[in-house]
Amino acid sequence: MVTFSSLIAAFSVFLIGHSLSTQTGLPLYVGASGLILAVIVFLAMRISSFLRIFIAMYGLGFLFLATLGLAGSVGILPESIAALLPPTFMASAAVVFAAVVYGVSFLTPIRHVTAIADPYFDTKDPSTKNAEIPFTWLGRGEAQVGKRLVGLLVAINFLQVALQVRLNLFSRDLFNALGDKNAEAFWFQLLWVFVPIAAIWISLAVYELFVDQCVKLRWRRWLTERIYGRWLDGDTHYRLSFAGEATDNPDQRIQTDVSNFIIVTMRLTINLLQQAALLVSFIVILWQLSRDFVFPGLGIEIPGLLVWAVLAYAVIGTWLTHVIGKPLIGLNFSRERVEADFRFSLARLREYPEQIALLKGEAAERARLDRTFGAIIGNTLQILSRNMKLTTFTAGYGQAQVVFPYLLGAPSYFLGKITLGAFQQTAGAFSRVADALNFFIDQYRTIAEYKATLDRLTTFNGALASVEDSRHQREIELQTSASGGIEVDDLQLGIPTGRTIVSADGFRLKPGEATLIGGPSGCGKTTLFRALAGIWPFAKGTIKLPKNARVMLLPQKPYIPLGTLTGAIAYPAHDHTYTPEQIRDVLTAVGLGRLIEDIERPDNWSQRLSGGEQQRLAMARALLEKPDWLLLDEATSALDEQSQADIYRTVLAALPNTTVISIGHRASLVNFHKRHVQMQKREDGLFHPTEAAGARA
Ligand SMILES: Nc1ncnc2c1ncn2[C@@H]1O[C@H](COP(=O)(O)OP(=O)(O)OP(=O)(O)O)[C@@H](O)[C@H]1O
Repeated sequence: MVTFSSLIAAFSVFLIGHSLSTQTGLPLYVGASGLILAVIVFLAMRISSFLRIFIAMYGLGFLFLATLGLAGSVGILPESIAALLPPTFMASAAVVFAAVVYGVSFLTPIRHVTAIADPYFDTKDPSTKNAEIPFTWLGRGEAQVGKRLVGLLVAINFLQVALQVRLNLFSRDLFNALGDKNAEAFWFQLLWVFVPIAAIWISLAVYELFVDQCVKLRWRRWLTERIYGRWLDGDTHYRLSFAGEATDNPDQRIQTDVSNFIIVTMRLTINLLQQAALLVSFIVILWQLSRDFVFPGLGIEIPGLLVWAVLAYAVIGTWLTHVIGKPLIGLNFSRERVEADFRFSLARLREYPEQIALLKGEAAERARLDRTFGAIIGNTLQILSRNMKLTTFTAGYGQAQVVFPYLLGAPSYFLGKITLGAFQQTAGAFSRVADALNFFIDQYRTIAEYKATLDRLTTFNGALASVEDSRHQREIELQTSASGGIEVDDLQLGIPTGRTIVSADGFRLKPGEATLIGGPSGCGKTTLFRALAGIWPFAKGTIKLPKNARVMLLPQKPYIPLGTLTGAIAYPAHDHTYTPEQIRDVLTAVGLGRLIEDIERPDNWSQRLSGGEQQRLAMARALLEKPDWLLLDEATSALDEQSQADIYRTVLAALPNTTVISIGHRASLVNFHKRHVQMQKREDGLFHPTEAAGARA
């Protein structure tokens, strides 16, 4: 593949070199650009697939232009076409663009962009996954469709540049016709040159919008699904919650940052591409027009005066913009954080209205909201002040740009060296070149915001990847036990800060032997349960579970999803996994019979049900699920003694094949367990599960 591409590259270099040297008579320039191109095209095969789309499109453009150039050089091309698309300009534009793209692909932020962008353009997924979004017919694979659509956008932009070049020639001819008072030529230019170009321009703009939106939608869907797929894979989302700042507000990253990333990546790359093409096209026009310009005041001729002037103007402008605008990058990063903090404070308020109302915590919450929102205001004011400084500079810079070419060109015009048409054309070309060079100045704010989005996605991606890696190098060995029970050996359990809190060696749980685990608060009972359920990442040692054992853990505060009661009871199984009769039976069994009427009513049940009712609902889940091992972590703590006894009796009777292991502080719980284990602190400062007296009657 690489060899074939290199052959094509070599062939196109030959054609371009030939066409350029015959047209420009500058063999050194042609040879050098040909050499650069050959190296670039060869190396381009190795860079990211997203950037390769742009290079490939330019390769095609090259071939097309080289063919035109060759045809032109042997005289078989009508002059009007050669004037419309001067191959020298386009070829130079392509070389500059490819060099820029290849050069910047080594910069760290660009590597971060391609690391997030590339997987979509490399995916093996079929395009039918996005069947409801237009353009599925473009290819079988989603990556193919994505690449072709981006390629199509590049081609449309390429055509728009060609049209702008043609409009510049039109402006020259129109003003010359005006200067010569040639009405016929004037009307011809207006009706037969401008009108068709305008019609093509409008159609292209509409089609570009359509293609652009479709590719963004396809890409966003793929990337969003992939990220939340990875986030939910196994217990990644749980482990990620220990990763600290790198993963704050994952909801915002998945919803807002992914979308912003795609929108701005497309806008910046396509825009940069178009500006690069415009830059080289109009620089050559400007050079030709100001070949013998006279320096104002001095009367000396400086070849290409306007090109040097515009380059110096833009370099100074870009540098000053960066100096003035640089703090915006940090300020935008902070903005994401303070906005997220404020949103989170509001979400907490929504989650705990009752607790806050009971504690009369409104004033404290208000103070917290004032503080977090105050940070937003402070940050926005800082951004505003910086933006005002930047705008003062860029607006002044833009205004100066309007008169600058007239100042420089006037002496040559008054000396009669250039026509009015050429003078006007020069001013147009100058402003196009300046606009292209002003890319960074114009986009500075967008780039500063984009950097914050990019950093948030990059850190999230990195955290996901490290959790995925660590899953393969767990320090805990989960094995199959031969005895049919749970066997724990050499187990050490820690907490995220690195402290070890529990040690268990030779700890056995036999099937059918209901066991109660007790111990002081904070000694690590819940942590031991998390390890037995296989989700606690800060663990070392061996845990053996019976083959295919189904372990269910009911925590003190159960999770109740939004939706119907039927869905909440069936969770995590599908809403309609169980029949209405089954749901009704278990609700009655756990003492929630009064809710039977409401089982299909969607509600925020976690706020409507009392703590005890929520614990009953979790028990109903266990009755339906019938696990082999049921770990109850203070799962009846919100119930009165009598209700707790009733529930235990119900569960033990309904699930004869389930082994119940409970954590609890109430002495009465001993009655429902055959064995009693106590977490005891030993000399090593760690809590060990230790046999205690106490058995079920
Ligand atoms: N995510 C975490 N980050 C930091 N520390 C944690 C985390 N989870 C638990 N711990 C700490 O680990 C210790 C053991 O917690 P665990 O919940 O296992 O105790 P417990 O014995 O179940 O307590 P209780 O009887 O009060 O429910 C506690 O000191 C707790 O603060």
